[in-house]
Amino acid sequence: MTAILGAGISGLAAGHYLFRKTPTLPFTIYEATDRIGGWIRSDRFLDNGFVFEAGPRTIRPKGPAANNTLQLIEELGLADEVYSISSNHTAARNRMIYAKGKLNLLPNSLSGLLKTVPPFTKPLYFAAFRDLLAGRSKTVLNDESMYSFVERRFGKEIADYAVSSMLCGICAGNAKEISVKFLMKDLFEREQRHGGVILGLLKESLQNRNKKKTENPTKHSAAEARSLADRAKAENWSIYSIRGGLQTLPETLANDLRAKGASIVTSTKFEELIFERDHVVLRVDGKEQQLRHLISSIPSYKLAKHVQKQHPQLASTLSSIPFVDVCVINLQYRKADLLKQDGFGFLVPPIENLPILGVIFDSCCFDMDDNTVLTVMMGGAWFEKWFGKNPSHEHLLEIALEHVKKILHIEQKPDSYKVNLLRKCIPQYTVGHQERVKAIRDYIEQHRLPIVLCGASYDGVGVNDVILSARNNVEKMQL
Ligand SMILES: Cc1cc2nc3c(=O)[nH]c(=O)nc-3n(C[C@H](O)[C@H](O)[C@H](O)COP(=O)(O)OP(=O)(O)OC[C@H]3O[C@@H](n4cnc5c(N)ncnc54)[C@H](O)[C@@H]3O)c2cc1C
Ligand SMILES: C=Cc1c2[nH]c(c1C)Cc1[nH]c(c(CCC(=O)O)c1C)Cc1[nH]c(c(C)c1CCC(=O)O)Cc1[nH]c(c(C)c1C=C)C2
Repeated sequence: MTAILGAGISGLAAGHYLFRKTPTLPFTIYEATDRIGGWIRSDRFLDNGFVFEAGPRTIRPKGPAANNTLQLIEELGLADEVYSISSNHTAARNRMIYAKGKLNLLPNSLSGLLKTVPPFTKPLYFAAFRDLLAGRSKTVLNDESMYSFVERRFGKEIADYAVSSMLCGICAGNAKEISVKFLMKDLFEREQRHGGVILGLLKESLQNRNKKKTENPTKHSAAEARSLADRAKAENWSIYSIRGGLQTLPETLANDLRAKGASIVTSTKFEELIFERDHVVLRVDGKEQQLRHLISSIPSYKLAKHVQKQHPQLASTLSSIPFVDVCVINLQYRKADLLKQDGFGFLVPPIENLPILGVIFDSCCFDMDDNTVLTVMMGGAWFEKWFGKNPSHEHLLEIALEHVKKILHIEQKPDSYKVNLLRKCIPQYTVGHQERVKAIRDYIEQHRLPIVLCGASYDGVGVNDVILSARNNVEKMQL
């Protein structure tokens, strides 16, 4: 018997890949709450033409992890439900940062890099020169913070405004703490190898040019596109979602697994996890289950509690991965076009010292009938600094509305809203994260524990990353 802990998207995806690997292997997914999907949660108000997303709302379609998700979507028969936004759509082109008292459009073309665009005080190509002149780092580094790397190579302005806000928009984290390997592993390794990022890029692109000459890439037009990933490429998607909200993905995955015979048990917290010589004992609802294999997709700090008694060293490394709280506030106004500027939304760099992380313009990205729908995100690495330990929903809403008024000049009260206080919702890949994850997996291997780990705590925080994490780790299992 096999069990999967957690019915978020990674636990469900693990079920999908487990079934594909061994269709006859019986397994059960145990979920602590009364719903499936984890942080993916869409509150649907379809009669009024809008959806409130409490967690993720869009998925990135580019890169190998993205192709894997598109393949999964296709396998589930959801291809026709995908709602894509192409790269020339305003929601893809217009990303802003709120700095120095106003909204600033970030450059979205090469020509934009040649001009001085506020809040920057020099054209962005200056940053490339800076990197070329900076030379090799004095010592060989194994890891450092995103902020320190970018400040060293490209200057303080890029670190403060571009990179620090981007990190807020991905993990609600502090660039001064997050590992450079989280988003810029390739750039960091290029610097270490070639003595500079741009120098490394130039050298490698010369090497690749010769390689590419001998390759004969197949180009697909929209009409002849084959897979969904091909279609995404041919139609130049920038981001996408699924009709009815992203929750359609875990719901369809769960229905598909049930139809294939898997059992998904909700509202069930397992009470104990005991590792024996060649199996694990899981105690659920007073009953003991002997498992040959266990897949954990639950957050690392939660798993830590269950292994603490038998494996305190493992528990300690698992619980050293920090998580932050994010408050997500959905706002709906029964009036279209309340926004003066179309776009994906804006981020607020931490240097501005404001209590909000950013605002997403949902109704610019997706059709929401005659509504303006916004999502304000607050907190993250600075949650306690701004809101203390236990802020009331009323207080959080008040702060969100105050900033919507100040920055977007929307004075009216929303017709509906939802305050979602998501505790410990995003892991922080702080400096040394890669080594911590390696230490966790090495411990499991050395002690021959029949447990496999996947999910947002380990191999990437985006939806694409956690689905691929599930696939890779299930495929490695010896069943
Ligand atoms: C506000 C926010 C915005 C985001 N935006 C984006 C975005 O735009 N694009 C993107 O790609 N990604 C985004 N993400 C990230 C994405 O949501 C996550 O990567 C993904 O949902 C994580 O899935 P998971 O299955 O690994 O974890 P989870 O969703 O945390 O699932 C784990 C499951 O395990 C259950 N569980 C916990 N403890 C136990 C237990 N003891 N026993 C049984 N079950 C248990 C939980 O209840 C949960 O259902 C966002 C995340 C947040 C929080
Ligand atoms: C302000 C908080 C957050 C916003 N989105 C997220 C948080 C925590 C979560 C999130 N957003 C993205 C990802 C990664 C997806 C992936 O790489 O697979 C996650 C986990 C995507 C994303 N959103 C923004 C950026 C720059 C990115 C990176 C990838 C991309 O370019 O698409 C921008 C952005 N996010 C938020 C806002 C307000 C915003 C504004 C422009 C909210």
